[in-house]
Amino acid sequence: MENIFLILEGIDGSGKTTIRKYIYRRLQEAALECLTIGQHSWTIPKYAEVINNIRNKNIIHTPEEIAEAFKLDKKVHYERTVRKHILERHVIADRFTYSDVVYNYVLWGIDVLNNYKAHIDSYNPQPNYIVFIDTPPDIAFNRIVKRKTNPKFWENTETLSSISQTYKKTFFDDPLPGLPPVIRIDNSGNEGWQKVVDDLVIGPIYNINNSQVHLER
Ligand SMILES: Nc1ncnc2c1ncn2[C@@H]1O[C@H](COP(=O)(O)OP(=O)(O)O)[C@@H](O)[C@H]1O
Ligand SMILES: Cc1cn([C@H]2C[C@H](O)[C@@H](COP(=O)(O)OP(=O)(O)O)O2)c(=O)[nH]c1=O
Repeated sequence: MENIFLILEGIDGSGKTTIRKYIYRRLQEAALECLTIGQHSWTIPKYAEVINNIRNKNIIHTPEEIAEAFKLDKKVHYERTVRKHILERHVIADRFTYSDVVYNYVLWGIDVLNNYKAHIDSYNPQPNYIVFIDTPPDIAFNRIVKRKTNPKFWENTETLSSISQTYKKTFFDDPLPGLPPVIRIDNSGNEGWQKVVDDLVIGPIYNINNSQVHLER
């Protein structure tokens, strides 16, 4: 059996953490081994410094330096963790290089396709599935402000809208080359998302595992 490396993508506040934890719980209920990755590491001082500066709105780096720091930080982090676990268990993670190319285009004007092509081949392993959580920017923003008092500087409806549009372009309208299948989850409503995740994500993973487990809710 091949384990799945699944990535959750979507704008800030779209529901990645909530849905990732739900997927983890459902896999555990079926006794399927799974690692979830929610936070990126920022353990390499050179990249951590740039990332912290940007998150603190201390923009003292060039767009190229910023893109490089986010990209390499993720690459090192994933190579360490995913490679170690993927032979033993499914890996479900928040964000991959798709976030980087989308955010670096919207925030710093770096061309999506060139940025993606420049490094995508160097990722090992590569995801088997992307789950794109589609939440309207105004709803995501309202959920963010309910959750915390200090939104990040790009967490406003206008910027989240551009990020959302860029995601849709790169996943659906003009898809990046070599993408794995992208499963879209509509997370605009407060109710009913669990059933959608069961149908579109959990069911196929159960099937791949050829298990006799039934989807019980
Ligand atoms: N379908 C939903 N209905 C209502 N609130 C939600 C829904 N999905 C997520 N939330 C809430 O919205 C906030 C942001 O969700 P989160 O999962 O942290 O998003 P992300 O990880 O994408 O930033 C959290 O407070 C979460 O509880
Ligand atoms: C701010 C910023 C984020 N990113 C990437 C890093 C993350 O993968 C993603 C969103 O950043 P962030 O919201 O900080 O991550 P999280 O939602 O996990 O807290 O965009 C860039 O590539 N460049 C940037 O300048």
